[in-house]
Amino acid sequence: MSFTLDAVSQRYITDSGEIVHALADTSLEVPAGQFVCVVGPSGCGKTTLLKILAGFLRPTGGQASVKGSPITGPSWERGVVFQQANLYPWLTVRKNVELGLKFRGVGAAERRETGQRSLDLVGLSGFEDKKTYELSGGMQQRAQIARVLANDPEIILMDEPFGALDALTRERLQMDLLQIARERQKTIFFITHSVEEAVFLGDRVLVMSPRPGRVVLDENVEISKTYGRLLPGKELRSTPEFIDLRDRIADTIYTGQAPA
Ligand SMILES: Nc1ncnc2c1ncn2[C@@H]1O[C@H](COP(=O)(O)OP(=O)(O)OP(=O)(O)O)[C@@H](O)[C@H]1O
Repeated sequence: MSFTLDAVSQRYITDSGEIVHALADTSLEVPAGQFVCVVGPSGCGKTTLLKILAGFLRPTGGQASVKGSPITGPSWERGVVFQQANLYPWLTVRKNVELGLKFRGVGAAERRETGQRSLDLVGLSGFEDKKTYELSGGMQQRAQIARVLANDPEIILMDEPFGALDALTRERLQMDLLQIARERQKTIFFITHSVEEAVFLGDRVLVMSPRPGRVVLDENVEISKTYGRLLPGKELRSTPEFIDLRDRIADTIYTGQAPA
């Protein structure tokens, strides 16, 4: 499912009455099935953009649309994955994953089947009846992703989902997410502070300027096509194309301007 931003901007008014111009006029078209990564300095409006796409926040200017229809609020077709898993500790992993389906009135048998499919997909088979606090951080993130996938959203919005994980777990989850994105044809909007992660995962990488944020670099990642994205992470990361793009993006974040 495609989405567009048409001159979207955001100003906040703080409790002390100060106006914070978080997001400058931002226009963007993301076709269905694209994996878009967003990087930029802290406070440049990445989460603000995600909240607008999620329907948690109405932009103060412009319009965000999904498949041509304005976003007016949250919807099951747009799933959100946060940095912290936010699972309900009093429920089992399975119950957490089935919760959205329950809210939507899906019957028990179908809930069970759909929930199990999502758990299998993220590699949590065998952990269904555990309480969430019995899981490691990486497994909790997997459970959160399974919970979103169970709702079968067309668009998945992810806010630094692997930011709190150790390097090895992060790499494993990156590989799994790539596979899920490819198999399930999801449109993904993925915020990260890691330039490497953005280049590794994205079909496209957007770099935002410091506040008020706007997109200063919009790069298609061609490396995946050249190498088929099937190279193990380490090998792909050491190709000249990868290093070149990674450095261009890092420079853009540092200077706040696209390279000449
Ligand atoms: N509810 C709010 N009220 C006032 N200011 C806000 C509010 N939410 C965000 N801001 C400000 O808007 C700017 C953008 O915030 P946002 O969280 O979107 O940035 P970010 O790029 O996601 O940052 P980070 O990378 O640190 O998570 C920041 O300066 C932040 O302080």
